[in-house]
Amino acid sequence: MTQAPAIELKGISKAFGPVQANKDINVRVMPGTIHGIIGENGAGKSTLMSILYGFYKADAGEIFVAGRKTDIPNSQAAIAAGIGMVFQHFKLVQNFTVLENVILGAEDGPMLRPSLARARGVLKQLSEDYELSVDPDQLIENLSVGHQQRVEILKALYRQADILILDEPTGVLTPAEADHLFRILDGLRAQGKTIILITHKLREIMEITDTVSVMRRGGMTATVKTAETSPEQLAELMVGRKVLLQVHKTPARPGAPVLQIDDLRHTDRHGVERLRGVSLTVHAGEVLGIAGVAGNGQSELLEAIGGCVDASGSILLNGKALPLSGPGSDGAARRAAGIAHVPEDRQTEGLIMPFTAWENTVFGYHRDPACQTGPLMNNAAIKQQAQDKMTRYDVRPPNPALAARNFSGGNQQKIVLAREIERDPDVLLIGQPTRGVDIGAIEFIHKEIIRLRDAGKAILLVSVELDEIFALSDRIAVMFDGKIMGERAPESTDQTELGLLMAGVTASQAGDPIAAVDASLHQKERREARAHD
Ligand SMILES: Nc1ncnc2c1ncn2[C@@H]1O[C@H](COP(=O)(O)OP(=O)(O)OP(=O)(O)O)[C@@H](O)[C@H]1O
Repeated sequence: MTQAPAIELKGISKAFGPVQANKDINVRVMPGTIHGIIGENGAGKSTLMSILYGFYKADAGEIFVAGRKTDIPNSQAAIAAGIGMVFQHFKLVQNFTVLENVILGAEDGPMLRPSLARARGVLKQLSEDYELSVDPDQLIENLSVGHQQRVEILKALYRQADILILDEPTGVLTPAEADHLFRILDGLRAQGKTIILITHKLREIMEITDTVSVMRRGGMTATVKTAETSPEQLAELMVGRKVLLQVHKTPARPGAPVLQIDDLRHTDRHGVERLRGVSLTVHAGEVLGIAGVAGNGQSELLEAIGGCVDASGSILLNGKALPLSGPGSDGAARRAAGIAHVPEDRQTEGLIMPFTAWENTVFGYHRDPACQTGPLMNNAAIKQQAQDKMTRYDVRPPNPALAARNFSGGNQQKIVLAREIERDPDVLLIGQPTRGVDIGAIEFIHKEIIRLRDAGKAILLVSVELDEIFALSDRIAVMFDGKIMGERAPESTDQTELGLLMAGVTASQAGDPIAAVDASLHQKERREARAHD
């Protein structure tokens, strides 16, 4: 007898007002497999998974779990059906321990000692079975992002999930953490668990999945065996046209220095020195890429230049010193001076989520004469410009009246990019430009960045994606622990060398790279711990 699918969705449809987010979706996910789901931004992936997890009610369609028709009106019903979900934004209580988080909501009564002791045993077993080691007594707030994600997986397994849904799980991970996650997923598959993986990264699809389903504009366009497809074919199925997976650009023709930074320092509110004397220069007509593992001062570098935090040292823009604290040092002054900033976190820094898309397209620039008519804002003109920008950036749906929070993640990112790039700035600071963005949009965003470069602008790019750094940068600087570890030309370095620099290892230490990586990381952790004390 053939095995029943772990999950089968039949005819699932869901509309949000005029937006048909899911259209007659049919898909089967076989047990003991890793099933990838890919699709453009706004294609309907998160909506479909939210229906499966009981967050949304489908307008039509049926869900079968292990061959049995199952109603999933809420997440308790999903858990009871053996479905667990690991969200992009974790749902953990920061000042609770790992153990408390794992049993929270799953405990039979109050969190009493016997139930804690039993849970501790189960947790230990799960940790051993699946390479999911985390200290059960550690507070969540003290854990790295990768470890917090393991707690989310443990939570689902503790609730006896047989089917695990992961929504873009590697977006927030370092490459080493992502490798570890894949080993965990491999182990879960080997034990017969079923995994549904939503991702924009075709490399991950090719590496780990058995089957992949492609969504497009609310519909399911294809389900194929991973071994029988290629990244190019998947890209085409997803976007409906051929996509250039590589950036085509001519060599840069750098001009005069536009942004000159010397000995830039910044200490955060916990007393940790996040920038420890950064010096660099960006010329007109070039992209300087900053590579590094997240959390090594790259965000603070962009924030200090963009006027979001105070700093010391010096920043020259076209030869003129900018104030680094006090009057004239804020973001508005920097924008007026010609520095545009695409912050790393679109939801907290890039957009005001309850505001409409059109309001967000001028956010920060709303006092410009171009946005005013007499003493008032020229709303009609702003709305028209917003409509044009949304069409040009292919924001879906192209509706300027929709609140920012009602766009999918990738489309939110396009709204921020449209606002900043279209200002035609002298300097563009751009952090993680394609996080959560689909490959069609990545192609477009990369082209726009190169277009700005070729128009003579100075671009400072921060990305944790080494592929992106290599694709766009004319020079690459590597940051570790608040300092620039070195600078390389893309054609004379490789991922291995950059990886060592990203871990704080200099050429002179490279004889024993593993020992050197450990030494560097420990030094950094000790320094941060001292500052917190
Ligand atoms: N609560 C909501 N209200 C209104 N529209 C919504 C809501 N949630 C999603 N949508 C719309 O439904 C469509 C599908 O969104 P969904 O988040 O499922 O896409 P996605 O494939 O997960 O995209 P991404 O890759 O960008 O995360 C989008 O057009 C989105 O704007």
